[in-house]
Amino acid sequence: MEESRDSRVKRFLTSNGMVILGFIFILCLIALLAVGLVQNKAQSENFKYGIVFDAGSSHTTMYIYKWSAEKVNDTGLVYEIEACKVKGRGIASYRNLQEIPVYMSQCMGRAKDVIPRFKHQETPVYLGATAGMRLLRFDNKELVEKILSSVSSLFKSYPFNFQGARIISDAEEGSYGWITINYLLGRLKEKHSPKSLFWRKNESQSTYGALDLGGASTQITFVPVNETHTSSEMLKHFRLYGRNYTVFTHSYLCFGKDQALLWKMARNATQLQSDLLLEPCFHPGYTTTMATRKLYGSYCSRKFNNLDQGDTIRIQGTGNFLECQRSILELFNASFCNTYDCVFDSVHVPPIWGKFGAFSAYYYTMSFLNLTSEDVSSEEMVTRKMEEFCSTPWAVVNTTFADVNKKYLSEYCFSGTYVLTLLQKLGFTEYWNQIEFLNKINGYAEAGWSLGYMLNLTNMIPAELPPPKPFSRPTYITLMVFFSLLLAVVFILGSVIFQKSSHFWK
Ligand SMILES: Nc1nc2c(ncn2[C@@H]2O[C@H](COP(=O)(O)OP(=O)(O)OP(=O)(O)O)[C@@H](O)[C@H]2O)c(=O)[nH]1
Ligand SMILES: [Ca+2]
Repeated sequence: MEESRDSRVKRFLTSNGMVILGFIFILCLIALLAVGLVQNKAQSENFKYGIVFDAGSSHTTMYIYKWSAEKVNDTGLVYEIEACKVKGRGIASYRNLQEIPVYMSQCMGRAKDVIPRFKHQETPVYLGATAGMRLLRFDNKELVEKILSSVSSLFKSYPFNFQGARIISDAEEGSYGWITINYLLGRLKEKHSPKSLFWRKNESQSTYGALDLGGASTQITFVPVNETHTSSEMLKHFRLYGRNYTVFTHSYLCFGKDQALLWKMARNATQLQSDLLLEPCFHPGYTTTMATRKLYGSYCSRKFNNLDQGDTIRIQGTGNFLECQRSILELFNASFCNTYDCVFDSVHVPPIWGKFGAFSAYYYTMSFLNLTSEDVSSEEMVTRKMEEFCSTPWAVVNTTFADVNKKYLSEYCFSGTYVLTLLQKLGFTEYWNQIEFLNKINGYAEAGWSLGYMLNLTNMIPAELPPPKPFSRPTYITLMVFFSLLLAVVFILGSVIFQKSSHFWK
């Protein structure tokens, strides 16, 4: 009788214990799942795409960007998955508008192949034109409108979500370039980027300045140390990820690499007694001809039009760095300029400080000349290299770099000397080692205004930081470990009780 009461109690305790343990086990499982789900909710990848046409003065490039819709607020998660060079020169040179589809369709076809068909309709397409179209606007506003509307009609015939074709302003070009590099370098947010692990709180100005050298204009944009001396027109204000930024930005029209060369040669050609122009910025032995229509055809070089000259001039290189630099320096002299826009010294650049990312022709030129390394820490080193390079005969340069595009190759002496002089004029003489020459940043995307433009138009960079995750990382890990341990304990306890009770029942 005693024994059976005892066994009833044991049986009661065992079965209830198992029920309680089972209950705790299920609770732990639910808690684990809940913590995991809440922390990592919506992890399934839903990709989005965006297309930007960078219609520059020298050529147009189509960039396709891809990002995960759920992770959009994390820094550096937008990838450039395609960069397609549109055939021909920049859109400002289009004269036969019927031919626009011939130029554009190849890259648009590429976009149709690269982006999944079911995403076409929601994918935005933007076209932003820069200095080439700004220059054309001075001469022929009607043609500018016609080019933009022809491009727009063509883009509307594609299955994408066309958002417009327009000339972007100087300030937009500089500011979006600044946003692009700081976004890709992880400088705008404190978290989620390996590069920003060492970001110190309140280090609000540790962004990179941006230096863009295009074919027709050049931009400088950075956060000045003390903006009180800077004209308020040159300052732009942003609020990105909960931080306020005030940047100085300016674009110098005609100071792009191609226009500066044309302008300089046109100026030198005014003193000619014959049709032969001796050009110190080309290698000795280099010869070419140029139509005077082209030489004086640009808004930037027109002022020097010499009506007595014939249809073409002959150009012969002399390869003299010092002479080349001297003739470049004259461009920075206000008296050679016909409008306020291109007076270099009319704009006071605040004192240079902090790191700068230099891209486009800054990068193309300096990477060819092997001058992008951190070891090249002073302008004297660049000067020495340029002296040697410019004086190298064209025949030698041509055979040494046989596979390099001939137009680019013939101009590297000018481009290198121009980059050096421009940076000196912008105030980098003492700060050469603060410049990093950048192309594709961290493997994500090319430096340039186009990514910043898309991030802005798709509202991908919020003014405020997104709400934090429900649990901090340590809390999340502690909770997961706690519930996993509890699960293990409950499981072990349950097994022991089960074994004991089955042994007891035997
Ligand atoms: N060496 C070299 N030069 C290049 C390359 N791509 C473009 N360039 C030249 O570099 C200069 C600047 O190019 P971009 O930055 O594309 O200029 P852009 O956007 O057409 O001109 P902007 O409208 O003034 O910005 C131009 O003179 C181009 O012809 C390249 O791959 N290598
Ligand atoms: Ca450009």
